Amino acid sequence: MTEHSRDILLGVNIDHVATLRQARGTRFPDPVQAAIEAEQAGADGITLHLREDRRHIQERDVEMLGGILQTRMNLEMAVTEEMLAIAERIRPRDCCLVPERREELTTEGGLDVAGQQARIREACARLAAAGVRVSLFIDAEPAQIEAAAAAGAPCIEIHTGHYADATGAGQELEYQRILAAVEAGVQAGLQVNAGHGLHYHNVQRIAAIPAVRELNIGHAIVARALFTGLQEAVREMKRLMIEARR
Ligand SMILES: CC(=O)[C@@H](O)[C@H](O)COP(=O)(O)O
Ligand SMILES: NCC(=O)COP(=O)(O)O
Repeated sequence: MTEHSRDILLGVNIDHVATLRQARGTRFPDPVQAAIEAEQAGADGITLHLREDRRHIQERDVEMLGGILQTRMNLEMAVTEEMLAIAERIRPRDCCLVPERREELTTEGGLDVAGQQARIREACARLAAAGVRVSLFIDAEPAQIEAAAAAGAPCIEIHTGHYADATGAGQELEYQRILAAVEAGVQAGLQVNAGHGLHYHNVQRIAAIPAVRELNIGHAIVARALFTGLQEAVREMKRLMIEARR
């Protein structure tokens, strides 16, 4: 039976604070400051994606945040030797393994766990040995959920980008896929999180799914922060999520 919980956690992704900094090669705005403000406004964790091309988050950000976060760091990264070594050194609380393509504007799909089972299983084992909890960022597909459980990951994050991009009947179809995937994840004994492309107008349907434990949201919160300030943007997102759960 599906686990029901009234609690839903918000991981605030601060990548795009760093995107703005990198656009001008300045020292500001600092994602470290953003993380502190997000925590003060009620974020339950801080998510950051150290991309291989370093287009936004830098190693310096990961290192500094490792020493000062009051909540949890969820480090998103590709499954490469370089990234695994960084995670083993910094030891974030959580590590979310994601697919990466240099040419993409943002993450386009989930990790193909089923297609590279041995490699992912080995990465999960290495991170677990370093005391890091692993999450696999996957599409809402039964084969991927089964493969994630078989790889030894305690947690999955369902890619909500297709739901966020779709409209009308297409969005309903994506939503039904997510619902089925959440149920399958729980049946497989996994913690089920979700994220990507969620914003103030589409978050409540996903937040209302009782077994979803955490949502990771970045772009919409950072964009809203330009007009309301980051703390208000975080508070409003969390308010919507909690309201949807009632
Ligand atoms: C894995 C995922 O869904 C994203 O949060 C990822 O961090 C997106 O990358 P960008 O922040 O570079 O768009
Ligand atoms: N894993 C999803 C995430 O961290 C945030 O994605 P987005 O809200 O920036 O699309």
